[in-house]
This record gives sequence, structure tokens and C-alpha cells, in this order.
Amino acid sequence: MHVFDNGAALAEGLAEAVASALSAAVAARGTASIAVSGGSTPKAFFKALSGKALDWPNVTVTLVDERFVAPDSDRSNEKLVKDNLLIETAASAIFQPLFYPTATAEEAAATVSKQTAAIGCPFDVVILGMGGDGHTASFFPGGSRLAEALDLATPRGVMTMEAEGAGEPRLTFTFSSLQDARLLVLHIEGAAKKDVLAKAEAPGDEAEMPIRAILRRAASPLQIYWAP
Ligand SMILES: O=C1O[C@H](COP(=O)(O)O)[C@@H](O)[C@H](O)[C@H]1O
Repeated sequence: MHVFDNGAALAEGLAEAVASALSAAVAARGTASIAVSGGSTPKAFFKALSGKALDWPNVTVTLVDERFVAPDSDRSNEKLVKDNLLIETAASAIFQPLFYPTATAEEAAATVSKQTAAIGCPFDVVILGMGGDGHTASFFPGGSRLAEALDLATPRGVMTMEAEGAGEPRLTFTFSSLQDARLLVLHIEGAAKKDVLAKAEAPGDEAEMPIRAILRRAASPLQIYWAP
């Protein structure tokens, strides 16, 4: 667990670690991929990362999960990323959205799964968040397709999810897509999230707190970044 004095220090420390992982990926393979979370936590980290000197035109940025809402909605994770990460030097990165204006979320999921088949095998970097209910990505307790999403045998790609706590229908990369990232990070802030993490680390059903799937079964070591 990487502990920082405050959110600003965490944002800078995490941005440094991610920039270094993306640079190493570009040096090794010519391109790099990163999947980031939405929600309220990552804004300062996005801003810190956006100014890093990287070969951004060879970096693909995508989302771990998305709400099935238009990209101009304040609920859109794509909007959050465009407003806070794809600016400054990072404006030249390639962005792969999860939302498409299809009739259904299922159609968007099928489209994105095809488009992302060539990236994220594995992702160079995955940044996960965690909700107060123990969800991560759009793996929500009580989610309509939670068991399928968390099954390692479910192929890499994007699927739909609906849940009472989720608001709109969701699009989410599957557990198999995220758990083997070369750099796998859980970014949480505040005492309440620390308590949720402690609860998730205790014995209990994965379906009650889906973050447990990552804590228990991820192939990559999980780097936890926390600040009060
Ligand atoms: O719904 C979501 O929430 C989680 C956590 O968000 P936060 O506001 O508590 O930081 C986020 O990781 C996920 O990507 C997002 O879609």
C-alpha cells in the first residue's frame, strides 16, 4: 500500500508511476495502453498525468467502465477523461471510448469489444477505483451479469451491467481483461474508503463486495494508492 499525506501528493506520485510504466511500454513494444476509472476520485491524478512528457501519440487511453450516457453528460466517464486527462501534452493520446450512440448498451459493448481486441492483452496500466458498496469497474453488488463479469473464463472485452446502485446501464471491461495489467492499481482516498477496503479484505462473498475478486484473484500484484 502506497500511503500519501494528501490527495495532491498521491496524484503526483501515482502520475509518476504511471508515466514511467507507459514510457517503459512504449520503449519495449512501441505502443502503450491504459484503462482508467471514472467517478469523483481520479480528477487530480488525471491532471497530474496530463502534463507528463510521454510519447502520447503512441498511448491509447480507454476506460475501465462507462455509463451508457452521451459523452456530453456530466455522468459520462468519457467527459471526465476528456476534460481532465486528454489535455496538455496528453491531448495527443489516442482515446478509445466505451460509449457509442447505438440503440442499446449491448450493441455498444459488442462494437467496443471488437475495437479493443488488439489492445489490453494485457493492458500496460489499469487504474481501478472502488465505490462505498465495494464495487470496482462496473462490477456492482447485485449486478445483472456480475457472475459472468467476474468469471476468469469470460473472455476479454466489454460487457453490459445493470444494478440498482449503478444508475444508468453500464459498460464494463470484464475481470479477465483487467486482472493481469502490467501495472494494476487501486486508487482510493479518504477514511471511509479505507474502512471499505478493510471490510473487503476480510472473509466474505465476492458477490457482496466485487472488489474482492481483484484483491483475491488478480494475476498481477495489486498496488494500492491511498491518501486521507
Ligand atoms: O461508478 C463509478 O464509481 C467508481 C468509484 O467512484 P468514486 O466516485 O467513489 O471515486 C469508479 O471507480 C467507477 O469507474 C465509476 O464508474
